[in-house]
Amino acid sequence: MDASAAPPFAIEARGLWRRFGTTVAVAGIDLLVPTGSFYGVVGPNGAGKTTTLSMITGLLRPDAGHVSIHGTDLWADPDVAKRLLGALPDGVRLFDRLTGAQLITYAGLLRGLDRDVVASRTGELLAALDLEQAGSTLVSDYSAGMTKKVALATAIVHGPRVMVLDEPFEAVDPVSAANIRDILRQFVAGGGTVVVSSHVMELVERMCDHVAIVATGRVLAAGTVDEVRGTATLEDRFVELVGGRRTSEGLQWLHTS
Ligand SMILES: Nc1ncnc2c1ncn2[C@@H]1O[C@H](COP(=O)(O)OP(=O)(O)OP(=O)(O)O)[C@@H](O)[C@H]1O
Repeated sequence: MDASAAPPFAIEARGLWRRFGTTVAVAGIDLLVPTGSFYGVVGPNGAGKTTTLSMITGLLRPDAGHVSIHGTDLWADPDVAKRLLGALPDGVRLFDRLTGAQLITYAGLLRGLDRDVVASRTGELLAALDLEQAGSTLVSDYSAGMTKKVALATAIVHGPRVMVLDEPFEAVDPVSAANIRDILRQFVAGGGTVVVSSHVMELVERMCDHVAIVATGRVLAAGTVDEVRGTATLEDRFVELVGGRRTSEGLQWLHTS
């Protein structure tokens, strides 16, 4: 494709809606993720982040709306679009009777990689994610953080152009988190695109160049981190937009022991 004709957005999601019974989880979200950006999605519990990320990675079909990945319609042409994507879903269920090394190998083979390519990438990923010692341990015996890291390895073994990672740092120790951040930064420096959801504002502020603040299934603010936070910190801007701070007058029974 002529580079000048390449779509500017790695992910272009418009008018996404999703309801679960009577709960409207996502109420008309647009998410425009520029190619080569490191994009954070933040919002309170239940805001609709996981539902949105599931819809932009083809794991959940929207009730309405449109998603394209580098210009390919995700729902019309899922094979092409999903080849471009590496998705780390929330609470991912893995085949945990496999070892970490087997699981990454299996993911790579399913993605159509050659056996020798899979073997070398598996070794590299285990090393990069501090899982070398655990490579021959069953995933069912992994800690939450180890499980998160091996899930990340399975999501990226095929070399996606866009990573969509739901809470990638949750339960991960600080050294591993720093290693993962380095991997993601290098991926972006090489022209890749990363979307992460997180509750840690300071992390998003430090790591991401773009951010969307989501609450009650809607985008309250989106753009570059500088545009969204203005003269405040991202956390202050988040609290200002989302509200919900409580005074600590209640729970007296907890304070009187
Ligand atoms: N499978 C489901 N069935 C019913 N309701 C659901 C389902 N998944 C999500 N919801 C509801 O949709 C809303 C949005 O949930 P979602 O998991 O997308 O939020 P979130 O922003 O990722 O929250 P958190 O930060 O707590 O992970 C919530 O009200 C939730 O209860």
